[in-house]
Amino acid sequence: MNEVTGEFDMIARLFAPLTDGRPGTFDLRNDAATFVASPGHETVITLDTLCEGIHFFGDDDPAGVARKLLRVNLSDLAAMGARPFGYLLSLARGKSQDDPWLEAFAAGLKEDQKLFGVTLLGGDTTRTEKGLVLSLTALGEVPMGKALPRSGAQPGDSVVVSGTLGDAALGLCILQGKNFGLDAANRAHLVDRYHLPQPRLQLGHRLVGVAHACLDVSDGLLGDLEHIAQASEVTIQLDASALPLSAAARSVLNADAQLLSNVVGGGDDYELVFTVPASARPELARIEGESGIPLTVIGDVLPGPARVEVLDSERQVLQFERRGWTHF
Ligand SMILES: Nc1ncnc2c1ncn2[C@@H]1O[C@H](COP(=O)(O)OP(=O)(O)OP(=O)(O)O)[C@@H](O)[C@H]1O
Ligand SMILES: Cc1ncc(C[n+]2csc(CCOP(=O)(O)O)c2C)c(N)n1
Ligand SMILES: [Mg+2]
Ligand SMILES: [Mg+2]
Ligand SMILES: [Mg+2]
Repeated sequence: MNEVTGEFDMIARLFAPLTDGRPGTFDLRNDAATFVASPGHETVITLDTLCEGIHFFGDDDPAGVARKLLRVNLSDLAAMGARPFGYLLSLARGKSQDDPWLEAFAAGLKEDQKLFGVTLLGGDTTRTEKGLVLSLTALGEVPMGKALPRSGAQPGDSVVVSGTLGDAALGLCILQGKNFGLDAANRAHLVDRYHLPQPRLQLGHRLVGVAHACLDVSDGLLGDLEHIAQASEVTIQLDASALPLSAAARSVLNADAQLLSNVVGGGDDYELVFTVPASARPELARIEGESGIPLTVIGDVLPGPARVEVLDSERQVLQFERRGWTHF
């Protein structure tokens, strides 16, 4: 590809092809885009921002940064039970992103939009005096009135989580210089989980009408579950020994049990955590079979003050230095 020669050339050559010719995007030549919602559905909309040095490293693979940006937003749509169809991109170019960087970034978006069935609808381009700042607004649809809330958890529900927890946070530790005595394959597994979240879209969609409450774990399991506990006005009790771990994470924790705080509070998991009534357990087994993603019961919803506690095998409440990520 010839060199990008400025902002509008970049939009025309790198981003306009990502609209896939979708009607209403006007090849990114208008001031805004239009779309028409499907009958019987409502539009679900979410935005997350990634900042260089805060959410990713400046020397990370640009295609990987693009894919993570899209995926963390798709994960929020998954948490609502929505099916994605498009997204808007805001790119504030930093000091160190050159034109090949931008081309690789666009290639990353292209790869993942095909994978997830979404197209670019529009966006905005600017620059910063320091690091790169990327925002993405993802749009999806859910049957009218059926979006999964944080507020529906009921006493008697089980708390369930998809996949495994703590991998990405341990992967970040590895990128920051820790070795954990792991072999290269296990280190690569954890680092990959940090770089490339797997938004649980099919699972989220299947949970519509099944889960009482749902969210995706971005900041850390305990901090995020506190949102469900508060919105639903319930106590959530987790069983530490039930938390699902990858083989790599289990090996790290076997060597240093203190690192459990990365599992319950490290964040970047992008797994779904949700509550279901006992009557939904057979349906849950079917969903697990269909999706191929492990679903693990990790605790219970109880009547009581809005709080989340983790119990050890003697039913003692464990204290953790990290419960979740906050920016300030
Ligand atoms: N600056 C803001 N302006 C308006 N609404 C906001 C702002 N920041 C967050 N929100 C809203 O607050 C709610 C919680 O946002 P939050 O970003 O914590 O959730 P999340 O995106 O699921 O988590 P994470 O950002 O860690 O992935 C969402 O409904 C979000 O739209
Ligand atoms: C370089 C680097 N340092 C630290 C972290 C950890 N981290 C940053 S923000 C966040 C929560 C989700 O973000 P938000 O709440 O803004 O959506 C987490 C777990 C990282 N990902 N990369
Ligand atoms: Mg957010
Ligand atoms: Mg979320
Ligand atoms: Mg957050």
